[in-house]
Amino acid sequence: MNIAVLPNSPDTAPQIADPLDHLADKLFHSMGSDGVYARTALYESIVERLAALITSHREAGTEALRFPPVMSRAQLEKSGYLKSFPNLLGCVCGLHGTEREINAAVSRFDAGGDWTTSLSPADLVLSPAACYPVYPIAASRGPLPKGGLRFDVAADCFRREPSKHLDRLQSFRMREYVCIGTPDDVSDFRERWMVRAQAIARDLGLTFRVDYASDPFFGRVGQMKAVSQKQQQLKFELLIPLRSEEQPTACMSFNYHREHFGTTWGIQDANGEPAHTGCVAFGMDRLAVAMFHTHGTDLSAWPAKVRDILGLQPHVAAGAHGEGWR
Ligand SMILES: Nc1ncnc2c1ncn2[C@@H]1O[C@H](COP(=O)(O)OP(=O)(O)OP(=O)(O)O)[C@@H](O)[C@H]1O
Ligand SMILES: [Zn+2]
Repeated sequence: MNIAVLPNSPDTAPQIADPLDHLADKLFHSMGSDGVYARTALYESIVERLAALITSHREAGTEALRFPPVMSRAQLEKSGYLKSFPNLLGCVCGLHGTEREINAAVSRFDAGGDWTTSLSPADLVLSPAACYPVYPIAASRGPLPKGGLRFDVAADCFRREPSKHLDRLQSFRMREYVCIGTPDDVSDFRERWMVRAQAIARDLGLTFRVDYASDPFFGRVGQMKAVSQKQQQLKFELLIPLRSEEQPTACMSFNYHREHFGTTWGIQDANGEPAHTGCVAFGMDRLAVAMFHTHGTDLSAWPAKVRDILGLQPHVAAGAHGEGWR
């Protein structure tokens, strides 16, 4: 029988190490802020190989676009982001005053004061997800062709959710496949990707389950939105038990936005109806952390099948060629 030992005060409570902490030294360097890390060559090599693996599964007729880490504030506002996740948004701001005003702000800083009170918002936000900029681009092309459009997009994303956990970053990479078309185009797309993504996770030797989920909508109204999102099964996640079975980490998500972006941006499907959209999102940093958590930080000890799928050269035991190589 396990007996829970409850400490009398939080001061005497033993610090329980997070199960991912042991990876930190090998994968990241501190940059002075929780959830924002310099990445080691070892870590980055796996992010790159995972990206190549995802590319190798790209469906024919998919257009690739790569977005910068910032996007138009007006476009994100129009997308309804402030109604759902205002708490997570990072906005670019700058010293937009006259030379005199800017000098005054810098002098305040030099004197030990606060220069940031002179900041004002720019027309840019930090992209909170990779797919937002693709909908206005699709809209600018006029009515959709039969079968809809498919895109492969990626961006460095920002979400203001500082955490010491290595699987919850403020700055992280997101890769997405997006489908814009009729309701059938989008539901077929999502079903195909839910099957394909599980095959990828299996090939990578990851333990996972897929479950329906809800977004972390802000506030009390947000809780109602989350319930309805779950009921309508608009979001599924591929969950990997990195920290615990009970609180697994979402490493991919499969999202159906219904006609939200189609109506917002005036995108019409081939039948003249508001387009439906959906996306499959790969959390590249979470996937990489999951790989190291599962297989360890010595790539030469990773299972041969996993090394093969990722294009790591076969590991030959020392002696066979005079020395080991990889
Ligand atoms: N803070 C983060 N750090 C690292 N990766 C993230 C973070 N937030 C999201 N991701 C990755 O991006 C993918 C797509 O984002 P999505 O909006 O679906 O996540 P989410 O539902 O907000 O995740 P969570 O519920 O864990 O906050 C996620 O499945 C995850 O892999
Ligand atoms: Zn998306």
